[in-house]
Amino acid sequence: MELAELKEIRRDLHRIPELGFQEWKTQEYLLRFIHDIATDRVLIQTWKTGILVKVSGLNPKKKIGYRADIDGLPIEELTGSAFASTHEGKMHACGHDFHMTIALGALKYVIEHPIQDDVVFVFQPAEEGPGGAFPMMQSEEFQRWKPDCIFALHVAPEYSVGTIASKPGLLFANTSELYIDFIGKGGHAAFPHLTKDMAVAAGSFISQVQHVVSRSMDPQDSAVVTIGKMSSGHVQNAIAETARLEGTIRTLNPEAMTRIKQKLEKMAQGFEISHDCEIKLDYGSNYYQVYNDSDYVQLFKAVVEQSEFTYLGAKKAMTGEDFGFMLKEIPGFMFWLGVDSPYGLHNAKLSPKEEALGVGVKIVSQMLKTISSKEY
Ligand SMILES: CC(=O)N[C@@H](CCC[C@H](N)C(=O)O)C(=O)O
Repeated sequence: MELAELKEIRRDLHRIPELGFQEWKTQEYLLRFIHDIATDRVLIQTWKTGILVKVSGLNPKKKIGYRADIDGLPIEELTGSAFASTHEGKMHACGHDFHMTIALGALKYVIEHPIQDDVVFVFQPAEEGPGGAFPMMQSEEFQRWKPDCIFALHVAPEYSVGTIASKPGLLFANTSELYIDFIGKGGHAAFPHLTKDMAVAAGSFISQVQHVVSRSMDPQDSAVVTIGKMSSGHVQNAIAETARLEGTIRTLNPEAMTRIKQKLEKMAQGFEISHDCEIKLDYGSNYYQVYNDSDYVQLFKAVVEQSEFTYLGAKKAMTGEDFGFMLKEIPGFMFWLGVDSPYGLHNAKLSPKEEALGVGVKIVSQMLKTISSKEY
């Protein structure tokens, strides 16, 4: 597919970001495109807001999976671009508009240039939350066409266009969302002794949380606890009755995740006593680490090195991806695709370079052909 067409698709999708399991317009757009290019070798199933597309191979011995996530984030876009989000407070700030466009480009390639094996394209909802990969994998629709191997990409703002990076083994962290509700007693700003001020309790909790990683974790065993959102109170001259902290926990192994949660629970018990309040902890959705199969990464590295693009060994990152659940059951890998943006993932000004769309389509198509030519 020409770059101009890829750009047009990406811009259309960029305009209509939707949150997890609400991606109805996105699904409609994808389905329209897929039906337009489908031949009699193409079968389509939907699952909630997601889509599965199977392209039959010429002499199939296996099913190769390729996954793209389709949801946006609750972030108000600040790029000022001509094709900025038309959905207030929502943005494709994690590059899923790129992920979908590249998957469509590779799908078109495979339809026009048939390969030996079947290819299953998985357009998966709700990666940013609450997590679509796990329930999608349990679905009848996914099980019917369950791939024998699977891969996916993620855009990387810090790499230049044409740079592709991955690594065998652990690529992304274990994650858990974190929601902490503080329930105290509100009142007049002038009479703090008659209240239980939850803005103060939550503020102090944020400071204490910083010590959980630095003092409870083995320094060689990294972890992150980030509070990304805090809310409390209604007006400047009233003491807040409640407060809510929203964040995320990241660890490089599942055991460390359990340890951090235990520590947070103990801290919360202490705060309940010292601030005379009630605290409710909720871990929302949890994702399993992304662990790459080394044989597939080796094969992929060779594919990139034979192309005009550059392969880099990636470092593991504290980002999370529910694609980890797919890799837990199905051998495969994930890689970073350089998109060269001065603003990073989840930034309201993220501006990936669209030339990377062509790079993505070429390398994904080439990898599909290469896996198909191999025994495993
Ligand atoms: C690649 C990426 O940015 N993924 C997200 C996944 C979010 C998981 C969940 N909502 C959480 O915050 O724990 C990330 O933030 O890493």
